[in-house]
Order: sequence, then structure tokens, then C-alpha cells
Amino acid sequence: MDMSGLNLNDKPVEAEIIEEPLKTSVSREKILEEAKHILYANEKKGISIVVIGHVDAGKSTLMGRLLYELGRLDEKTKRSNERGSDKIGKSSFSWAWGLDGTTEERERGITMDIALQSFQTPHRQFTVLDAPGHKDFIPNMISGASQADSALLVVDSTTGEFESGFQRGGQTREHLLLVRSLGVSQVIVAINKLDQVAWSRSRFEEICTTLRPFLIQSGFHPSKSAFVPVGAMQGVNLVGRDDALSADLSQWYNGPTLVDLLVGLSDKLIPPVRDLTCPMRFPISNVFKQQNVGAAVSGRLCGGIVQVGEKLRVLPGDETAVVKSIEFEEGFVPWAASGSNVVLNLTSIDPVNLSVGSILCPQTDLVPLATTFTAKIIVFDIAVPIMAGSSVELFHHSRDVPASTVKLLSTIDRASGEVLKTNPRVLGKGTSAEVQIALRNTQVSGAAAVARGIPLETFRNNKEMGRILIRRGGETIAAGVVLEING
Ligand SMILES: Nc1nc2c(ncn2[C@@H]2O[C@H](COP(=O)(O)OP(=O)(O)OP(=O)(O)O)[C@@H](O)[C@H]2O)c(=O)[nH]1
Repeated sequence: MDMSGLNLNDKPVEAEIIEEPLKTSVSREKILEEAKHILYANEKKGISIVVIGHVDAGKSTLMGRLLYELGRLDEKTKRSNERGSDKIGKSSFSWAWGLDGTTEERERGITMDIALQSFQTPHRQFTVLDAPGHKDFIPNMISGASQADSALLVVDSTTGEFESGFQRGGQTREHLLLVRSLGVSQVIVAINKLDQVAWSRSRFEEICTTLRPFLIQSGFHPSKSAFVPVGAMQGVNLVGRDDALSADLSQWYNGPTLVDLLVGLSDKLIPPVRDLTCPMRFPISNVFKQQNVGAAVSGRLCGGIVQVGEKLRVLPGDETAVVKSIEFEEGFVPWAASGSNVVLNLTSIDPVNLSVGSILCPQTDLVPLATTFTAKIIVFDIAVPIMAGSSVELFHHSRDVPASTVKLLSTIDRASGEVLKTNPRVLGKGTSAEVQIALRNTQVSGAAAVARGIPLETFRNNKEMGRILIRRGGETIAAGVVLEING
């Protein structure tokens, strides 16, 4: 599915309401039964992977080349990308062009938004989200990570480059912490550009040794992380290792290829358990216009089941929309279940009423709107501590809103969960704490300014809907889970 030209900004798209009364055709019970069979029995298991890493580590190149090796990028497109990238003096980015679709992305040679691709192997269906590495685009990266089950971290093994990505402020660190905080617990580390260091085994091992403790510290269990040496540009050790270019690597490496790891031959990636019975939640990560349909939204279902003909509420707000069709993995399906990345084509709604970050849910089971809530947070490696009343940016799925940490309630022992101190004055790096967060005034109503609530749920009710990230001045300072909605 080519999503490169999509309108990923929060801008409204041209208004066009297509009214079409639709009815759901299949009973919920029947869908549930079918979904359980597909997800838990013998059929293909779907996994979505977010590709992360420091700027220029080779993420887009790796994915472009991988799609080519798997027959997902044809020769014609490949040659056209080679010619196009050569013309603007960026020939080394020709593989990345398979994913970096917009003119600006191609000219700047960086990924700015999330590119979505899919491929399959006999037992797995993969959805790949290529996230931007540049630090200015971390919000887009958060949106990508909140739609993923697993992460593929790409690191540049070139002398000095791995180090600069891993030092404080580097995206290798920040991305790993972010995806873990957003619930991703499985990671494959592709150590790339080994051609630049003469396929040095000691360099590969040095990078593994440096990263291992950091992965554990960030909460990735060693049994759920794996390392693989690759050369993305030449396609070495992505799908196979039987060509001349792989000879140097083959002298010391006989482990799995990247695809071996991805398909779970080494059982590193485990498809997550999906909650099908909870109410349907669909955070919108993209809004765009489809020909002959009207409005369309893309994102990942985080809870329940959605089906064609269903009437959904758009929160915040009073609008409703009807699901005209559901696109999933390049085809149309009558229903989709929790965990799937889909496009919902909607009727009976003006597209201006759909925005990135809003949540679609059943009319009978609305998501609460919150302006104040209590959260348990973990403070990242920050230089300036968090204080009561600190102004922050709150991230929830693809939405970010101004907020403040109004009350610091207590600090908590991370291991035992016991309260260490109540009403602490400040929260420094590494602290675990309970805080009260309030949205800052965003709307003027009459004389008074009031904050408009955002749809939020407790972590207890829905794990994916109950995770938040807190940023300040372009830096992620904490991650957390929602404990209670206070108002
Ligand atoms: N020598 C060598 N260069 C590579 C390899 N993989 C990628 N590159 C080069 O590294 C540069 C960056 O590659 P990209 O794929 O755009 O990197 P990226 O991580 O997607 O970058 P952002 O999306 O902007 O963060 C390009 O010039 C690539 O040609 C490799 O295996 N070997």
C-alpha cells in the first residue's frame, strides 16, 4: 500500500460528505469466532514492526533493499529510483526511495513521516513502519511506534557513527526508550554498513557488547532481543548469504539472516495477544481523501473489532461516521480485529471533522474525555528535573497537547512498587513517580479559558490506550501509564 502521498498533517482535507446508509451484515459473535480462529489457530500471524534508529543509520535503505529481495519492489521501480536519485545527486539514497516517497524527503535524503509497507512469508504477515531518525521528527516516530508490536533497530557500524547515535541525545538511545515505553518488548538489532569496516567481527561484537546492557536496562528481555550483522546497501545477510559480496561475512558468521529472525525461525518475535472482546478503539494516525469514497483514516486498532457498515463516534466531538469499507494488507476485508493496521473508508462525515489523534469508537461504548488524570511515570535521563507546575507536551498516540505536571504525588521504588516519598519537591532522572497531569488551557469559552478533554483510558482498561509520553523542549523526558481519570 503506497501511503507516501498521504496528508499526514493535521490539516483538514477538502470537504465532501458522501451520505450512504450502510448496515452491518455479520453478527458480532460470528466475527469474534472467526477472528479468534484466524488469530490464534493455524492461519498467518500478523506482526507490525517499526524500524527505528539514528538519522542516516540506513533504515530506509535496508527496508527498500529488503522489499526488493523479497520481490516486493520491481526492477522497473528500482531503475526509476536509481535514475531519479542520481539526477539530484543522491544516488546513494536510491534504495531509500522505495520508501521515502515525497519530493522533500527525497531531496533532503531523510525520512520525515511514517512509510507503511507489507510483505509476507509462509507463516507471517508483516507490516513495516519506517520511522524517521531525525530528532525533529520524533513525534512522527512516536506515532509509528504506537502502531507496532516489535522494533527493528538499525545501527551504523562505521567508526564514530555508532558512537554518535548512542551517546546522550542520540536517537539510538531515545528511540529504544520510546518504543519500550510504548509497549514494544521485542527488538531485532541490525548492525549495518559493515562493508564500511571491512566486515570486522570485532566491530560487530563491540557494538553488541555496548548495546546489550542498555537494552536490558531499558526493559528488553535478553530472550526477546537479537543481533544480526548486515550490509543493507548490497543486500548482504538480509535474505541470504550465498553471493560473492557476502564472502567476508560468511567467514565468521553462520547465524540467521535478518529475514530468518523476522519470520521467527529463532522464535524471537512472538505475535502479541490481541484483546478482541474489549470495546473497539481506533486512534487516527492519518486522514486523507480517497477517490469516490470521501474520507479515509489509517491507524491501528487497539482493542475490539470493527466491521463494514458500523456507525462510529469520533472523539472528541459529536460527529459520527459510517464504515464503508476496510482496507487491510492491500485488499478489502469485511471486518478487522485489534492489532491490525488498516485504512477505514468512511461515509456520512465531513472530512474536516476528522483529525489526526482523534479516536473512533462505538457509539455505545465511548472513551472518556480527560482534562486531568493521575499517571505513573518513569523519568528519563534529563538534566533539569520535573517540578510541580512544569509545562510539558503530552503525547498520546498521534496527538500532542500542552499540559502541566500539576501535582507530584509520590516517588515509587521501581522494584517493589512501594512509595518512597509523598509530595516530593522535584523528580530527577531515573525516578519512578505518581503525578497528576492537567491539560493546559486550549480553548476560550466566554470569558474563561477551558481545556478541552482528550479521549484517554486507564492502562488497566486498555493497555494501548493508557500509555503516554511526556516531552519538553523537543526532548522526551518521561513515559507513563494512566492510573485514574480525574476530570
Ligand atoms: N556503505 C554503506 N552505506 C549504506 C548502507 N546502508 C545505507 N547506507 C547509506 O547511508 C545513507 C543513509 O541511508 P538511509 O537509508 O537514508 O538512512 P535512514 O536511516 O533511513 O535515514 P533517516 O530516515 O533520515 O533517519 C545513504 O547514503 C545510504 O546509501 C550500507 O550497508 N553500506
